[in-house]
Order: sequence, then C-alpha cells, then structure tokens
Amino acid sequence: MTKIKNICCIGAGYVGGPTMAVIAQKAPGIKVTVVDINEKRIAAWNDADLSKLPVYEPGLDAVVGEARGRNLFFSTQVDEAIAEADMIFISVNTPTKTYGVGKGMAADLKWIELCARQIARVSTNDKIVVEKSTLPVRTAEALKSILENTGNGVKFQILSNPEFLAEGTAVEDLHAPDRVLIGGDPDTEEGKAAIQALVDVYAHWVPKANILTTNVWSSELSKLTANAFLAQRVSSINALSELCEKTGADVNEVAKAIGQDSRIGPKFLKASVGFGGSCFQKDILNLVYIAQSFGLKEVADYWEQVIIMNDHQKRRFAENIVRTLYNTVSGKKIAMLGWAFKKDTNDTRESAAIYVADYLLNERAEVVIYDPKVSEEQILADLDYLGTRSEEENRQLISVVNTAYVATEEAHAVAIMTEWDEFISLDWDRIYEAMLKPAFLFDGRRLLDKEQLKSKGFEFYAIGS
Ligand SMILES: NC(=O)c1ccc[n+]([C@@H]2O[C@H](COP(=O)([O-])OP(=O)(O)OC[C@H]3O[C@@H](n4cnc5c(N)ncnc54)[C@H](O)[C@@H]3O)[C@@H](O)[C@H]2O)c1
Ligand SMILES: O=c1ccn([C@@H]2O[C@H](COP(=O)(O)OP(=O)(O)O[C@H]3O[C@H](CO)[C@@H](O)[C@H](O)[C@H]3O)[C@@H](O)[C@H]2O)c(=O)[nH]1
Repeated sequence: MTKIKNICCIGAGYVGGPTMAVIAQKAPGIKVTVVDINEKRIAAWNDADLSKLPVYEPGLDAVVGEARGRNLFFSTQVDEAIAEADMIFISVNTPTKTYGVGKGMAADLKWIELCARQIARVSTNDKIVVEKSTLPVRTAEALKSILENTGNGVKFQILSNPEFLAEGTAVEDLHAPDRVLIGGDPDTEEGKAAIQALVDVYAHWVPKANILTTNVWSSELSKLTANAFLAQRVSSINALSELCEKTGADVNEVAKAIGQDSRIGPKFLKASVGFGGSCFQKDILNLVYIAQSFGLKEVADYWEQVIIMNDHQKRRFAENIVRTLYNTVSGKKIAMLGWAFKKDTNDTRESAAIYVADYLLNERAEVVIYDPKVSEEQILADLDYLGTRSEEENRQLISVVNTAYVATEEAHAVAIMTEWDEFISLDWDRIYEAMLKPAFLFDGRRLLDKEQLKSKGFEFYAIGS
C-alpha cells in the first residue's frame, strides 16, 4: 500500500495554486510543495498580505492562510521538491501552439516535456506522476516514454487527474467537486496501487462515490469532452440569441423554458457576448486537431463550429455598437465595464472584452475601461499581445480608470462586458446624467433590467432580446 506523505506540484498557476492549497488544507498529514520557475508568482504566493496572492478567487485567502507554513509551501526550488516527493502533479500551462505543425490548434506540450525530463533527471526513488494539466488523449504514453528512457532505473506510474474547477468558484468547486476523475493502469498491481494512492488523497474530503477511476485514455479524453460539451451549450444559446433579436423572442425566456426540461437542465444556458477563459477555445481546438489527425473530418468540423459561433458572437456585439452609433465610433468615448472573462476572477485570458475592444479601436474609438480586479498593466498586455497596432498606439487610444463612474462620464456608449455584481447596483441615474445623449447602453451579459434602464432614458440593447 502506497501512502502519500509528500506531494510536489509543478506549476503554481490558476490550477496548481488553488488545488494544492485545498489538498494541504484537507490533508494536514501530507506535505505539499508547489513549485514554479516564475519567481514573481512564487513571491506573491508567499506574500504575508493574503490580498496579494497572484490568483484572485473568493475564499482562497482563507485556505492559503490556514495551510501555508504548516504543510503547504511555495518555492522556486524545483529539483529539491521533485526529489523529496512520492507524488508529483504536473500543472503547467498547455496553450495552443503558435508555431510549426498544428499551429493555432494543437496543444503546445513543450512545458510538459520539460517537466518530464526534469523529473527523470532528478528522481532517485519510485514516484507517481500525475497529469493535472489538460492534455491531448494519449499524452501519458509520451510521458512514460520520456520518463522510462531518460531516467536512471527509477519506476514511474503515470496517472491522469484532470481538473474541472471553474474560475471564480475554484474553492467551492474544489471543496465539493461533482466528481474527481482518476485515470490509471488497472491491469498491473503497481498501476492499481498508484490509483488507490491518489484516491486516498482525495478521500480526505471527497465522498468515495464522487471519485471515479477509469483507464488513462478515457480520463484524458473526458476532460476535453467536458469542456467541449459546456462550450457547445454556450454557443448553442448564443446562436439562438441572434435569432431572438430578429423575432421578438427573448433568449432568457427561451433558456428558462428549455432548461426546465430535466433532460436539458438549466445550467450553462446564459447568453453572452461570447465565452472566454483559457480553456474552452484551447481545448476544443485541440479536440478538433486530434479528430483531424485521425482523419475524422466530420467530427472535427462538428466541434469547430462551436468556436466559429463564438467568434461570430463577439464580432456581432462589436459591430452592433458601431452600427447603432450611426455607423461611426471614430473619436467617440466608449466605456467598457469589465475586462475579466467572467466575474469573480482576475483572469483575462481569451476574454471577449479583448476582442471587442480591439474591434472598436480599429474603428478609432476612444475606449475607457474599468474592471474591479484587472490592472491597467494586464489590459495593455492583452491588447499588445494581439499585435494589431503598436504598443504606443494602444496607450494613446485606451485609458483604464478606477471606477465605473469615471469610465462612463461623457461617454457616448457603455458596454457591459463582465457580469460583476457591483455593476447591478451602480447608480444608473447618475451615469445617465453624466453621459452624452442619446445615452447608449449595450448589455453583453443580460445583467441589467431592460425596462428599468429604458425608463431612465437609456437607449438599451441586450444580447438576445
Ligand atoms: N485555469 C483553469 O481554470 C483550468 C482549469 C482546469 C484545467 N486547467 C489546465 O491546467 C493547466 C494549467 O493551467 P493554469 O491556468 O494553471 O496555467 P497558468 O499559466 O496559470 O500556470 C502554469 C504555471 O506553470 C509554470 N511552469 C511552466 N513550466 C514550468 C516548469 N518547467 N517548471 C516549473 N513551473 C513551470 C508557469 O510559470 C506558470 O506559473 C493547463 O493545462 C490548463 O488547461 C486550467
Ligand atoms: O451559461 C454560460 C456559462 C458560461 N459562459 C461563459 O463561458 C466562459 C467560461 O465559463 P466557466 O466555464 O464558468 O469558467 P472556466 O473557468 O473557463 O471553466 C471551464 O474551463 C475549466 C478549464 O478547463 C474547466 O475546468 C471548467 O470545468 C469549465 O467550466 C466564461 O466567459 C463565461 O462567461 C457563458 O457565456 N454562459
């Protein structure tokens, strides 16, 4: 029986940090060390001021506060932590490739391979290696090959344990997961023991019935499939939102009506300006790429449509702003409320706001942005990353401010990009008074009450109504 005493997690990002903090909190007998090559990030995880953690998630400060220094450690000493551990989680980034074969579609496994080589080089006793990152199906095979061919006779067991937490509710999701999925090799004694060792870690707080074990390939593919299904629901309701706008139907009413069918269910039917986040697009493109590489054209085309629809949704929201503002936004001040890809996170990866802002900037709008958790530095980095215009131009054309009231002052239009709760309780009369007239308001999140806002005088547009 393998009893885990020492865990190392490579990658202290949005997944590695919160997941390991919760394992440490719930299993005080296990020493958990989270390592990263990014010194700034590790310093922030170690900051005495818990409001400065590098990942903003409701409740995370309390979890870190409880376990850090007791059995939870953040460090840049990667080799040492690997050498000490009996179980190593790999939780590094696996973004879409930006070069070479599979560019724009396949997952870039460069960082995963580097981890495998480092584990092989450093290890002197047998270890269980856990894939926590989201990976293409059959990656465990490549990991095994690297570990077994470059190591020094040490035995490795490889498990797949994809993470299903959603940002903004990470702590809640980790405390009470719908399921924990563990893929391993059930055909050998060592394989079975490794699976059991990881089951035992989660069993500290997750009911046994919620811990599923499968073979490695099913586990790897289930992660991509779950994200594809979730994103497909958003694209499906977004597709219908456009039809609602043409026909007088209301997408919220349609969503409610279909969601009460227990076979469909009510969740993930909220029409929006388009899904964002670091996962949906990347994982579906990866699924499309894998299907293509097996020659499954119809399967690939089917899933690609989810992305095509999402791009369309972001673009048509931006086009509608320009069209409504008399076909020109040149020199007009547009206030964007929200930049994060959803509420309760400071993560902006693939946020719809980035693409809408870029479109408006191409039309020479003067864009003013306010988000309660995203810094100016991050917003500028997101726009610079697109490479549409020079860094200097981005700095000339946008400004980032500290309140929604400053953002909307003398604006021609306001666009709600993220569903932050605080936007609901803003003094919309005050905002109306301070805006240029007609005061246009574009609700990309169905956050505000249409009749109320119209009665205040706004020219109000909301997705899907
Ligand atoms: N963000 C989410 O909500 C989420 C949820 C489920 C799964 N995932 C998956 O989890 C993985 C990690 O995602 P993330 O959002 O935490 O990424 P992230 O970019 O926030 O964090 C990854 C970290 O790994 C570090 N790293 C990379 N190579 C390293 C190396 N060789 N040694 C040490 N550190 C290294 C990076 O410096 C970075 O801090 C991805 O595969 C992602 O698809 C993400
Ligand atoms: O009805 C909905 C639900 C979501 N969204 C948008 O979809 C995106 C993704 O939202 P969500 O799935 O809640 O957040 P993520 O943190 O991206 O989580 C997804 O991606 C993670 C990374 O793989 C998985 O672990 C999670 O299970 C999966 O939900 C966001 O822009 C949301 O605003 C909608 O527009 N309408």
